[in-house]
Amino acid sequence: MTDKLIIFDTTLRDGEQSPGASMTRDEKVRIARQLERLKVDVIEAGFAASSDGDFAAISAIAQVIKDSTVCSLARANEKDIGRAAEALKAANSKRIHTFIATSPLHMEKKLRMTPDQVFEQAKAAVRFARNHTNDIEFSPEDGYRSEVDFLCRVIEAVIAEGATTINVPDTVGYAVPELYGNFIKTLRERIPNSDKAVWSVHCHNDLGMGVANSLAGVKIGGARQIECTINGLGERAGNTSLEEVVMAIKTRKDYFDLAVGIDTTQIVPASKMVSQITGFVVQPNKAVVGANAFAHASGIHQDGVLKARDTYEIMRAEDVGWAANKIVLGKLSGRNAFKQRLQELGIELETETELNDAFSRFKALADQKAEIFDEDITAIVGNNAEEASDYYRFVSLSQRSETGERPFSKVIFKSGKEEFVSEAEGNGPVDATLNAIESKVKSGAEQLLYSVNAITTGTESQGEVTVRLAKGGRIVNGVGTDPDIVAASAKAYLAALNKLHDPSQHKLNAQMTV
Ligand SMILES: CC(=O)SCCNC(=O)CCNC(=O)[C@H](O)C(C)(C)COP(=O)(O)OP(=O)(O)OC[C@H]1O[C@@H](n2cnc3c(N)ncnc32)[C@H](O)[C@@H]1OP(=O)(O)O
Ligand SMILES: CC(C)C(=O)C(=O)O
Repeated sequence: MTDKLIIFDTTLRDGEQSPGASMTRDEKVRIARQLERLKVDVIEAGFAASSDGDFAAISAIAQVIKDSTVCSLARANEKDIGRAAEALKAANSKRIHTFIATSPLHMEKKLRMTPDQVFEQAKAAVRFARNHTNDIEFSPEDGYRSEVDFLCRVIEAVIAEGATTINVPDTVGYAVPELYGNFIKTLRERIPNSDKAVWSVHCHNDLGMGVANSLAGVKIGGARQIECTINGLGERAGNTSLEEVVMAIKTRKDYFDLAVGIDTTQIVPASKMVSQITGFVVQPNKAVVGANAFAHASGIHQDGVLKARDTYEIMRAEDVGWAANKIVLGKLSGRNAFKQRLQELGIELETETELNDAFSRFKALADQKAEIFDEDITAIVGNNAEEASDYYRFVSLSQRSETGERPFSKVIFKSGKEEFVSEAEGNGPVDATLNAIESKVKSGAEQLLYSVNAITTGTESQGEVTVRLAKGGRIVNGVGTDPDIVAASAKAYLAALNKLHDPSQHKLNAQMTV
């Protein structure tokens, strides 16, 4: 019988560890809902003990997700595990994922613990987690660089304590496929109670081999869970891409002979949502979800595809969610066509008011550009999802730039009922605009990144701007979209300021005069 491969998505935990990818609670809930539509088996929603914000996000996800198991990461101590259990209380199906490093380097230099202390703490953590759930995952962090004898001893003991999933991380992306696959195989063969747990792989991408290592862990090692993220997001160079492993398993079923429960038509919508929320643009040549993944530019390829698609395509674009537009949305479209497209894109608006607001924004955009693409709709919904609670809101801008003259910008934005008008010059129109906002807000934040991405093709496309700011040890992304990239920049800057905004500063800011 064909085995099932469990897909464990960690976009909301390891993915969020990408510098600059931090997400708000509501953004995490939106992504979790999309992961559920994608039918991932497990959603690692965060690390409950890491902050009150992450705790709140996990709790909110645990309340709304019904089909996938919801999981929280926890260090191997009672405080973290207790916090994870509390955040997961409302979940239909919950998992606690506890971890402790087992490599000589991490134990000695980072944890400053002896192997015996780590052994005892790992056992105690799993035993304690058992008070809260029977679904317990244990990860020996930096497992791949651990000594095999010690690792076998730890894993055997945690399985005896009740761990039901054993995840063997290649924490620093040091493995190569054949060696990693054989490593998992050796552990499974040597540990007497290994068949009492599901074996899992978690491979980082430092040498670009996350996907290859994960697949080797499955094929050679016999692992039956892959930990992965949408668009390969993750700490440093990222993690294993969900879209790549899933489509590899499906497309090469002849080789892997495994079943996955993923609804692959939700892959591209998930990729777009994660990219839009985090501001991490997907490279055009990225497998499966890149804009060029199914595009053919050269004559011989085009000729082949026109005669028979499988000459140059090993997957069907529709199967991974690239929509073939049947109804063209524009300024003459009505509410029903708009609603239908939202459904096709897997976007759920909870109230009639939200739908009406989104429809008004759609109509306003349609007045500015002839055709509205799916990416525009995702942006319309995403860009404004949290608008009502935003501290700063963009109103309008005017700017002047002429060759040989220093550009000037005048920006109007609101905070509560108060309206602010601010003017400044800059090196370019965008610089002038951000200077104008900053001269009023005086955030003092450091700008780490500014990027512009055309959401669709052509100069009439909407520009999507990402601004990354750092202040007081926090890094946040703001994303803004508009057919005018200067306006998109102002929106993105204000969105980032909203994320940085400290409620205790409300009074101070409200005292600003125009
Ligand atoms: C490989 C991975 O991806 S692991 C997950 C990484 N994710 C995160 O770190 C999430 C964000 N982190 C945080 O918010 C914070 O680091 C917290 C809340 C987890 C901890 O914050 P602090 O208590 O201030 O500790 P800090 O981060 O400075 O140091 C980590 C401490 O945890 C200890 N520790 C690290 N891993 C573990 C573990 N698995 N089990 C138990 N203790 C651990 C370290 O030895 C260190 O202890 P020390 O303070 O006695 O030296
Ligand atoms: C906590 C574990 C699973 C991890 O993220 C890693 O080791 O990379």
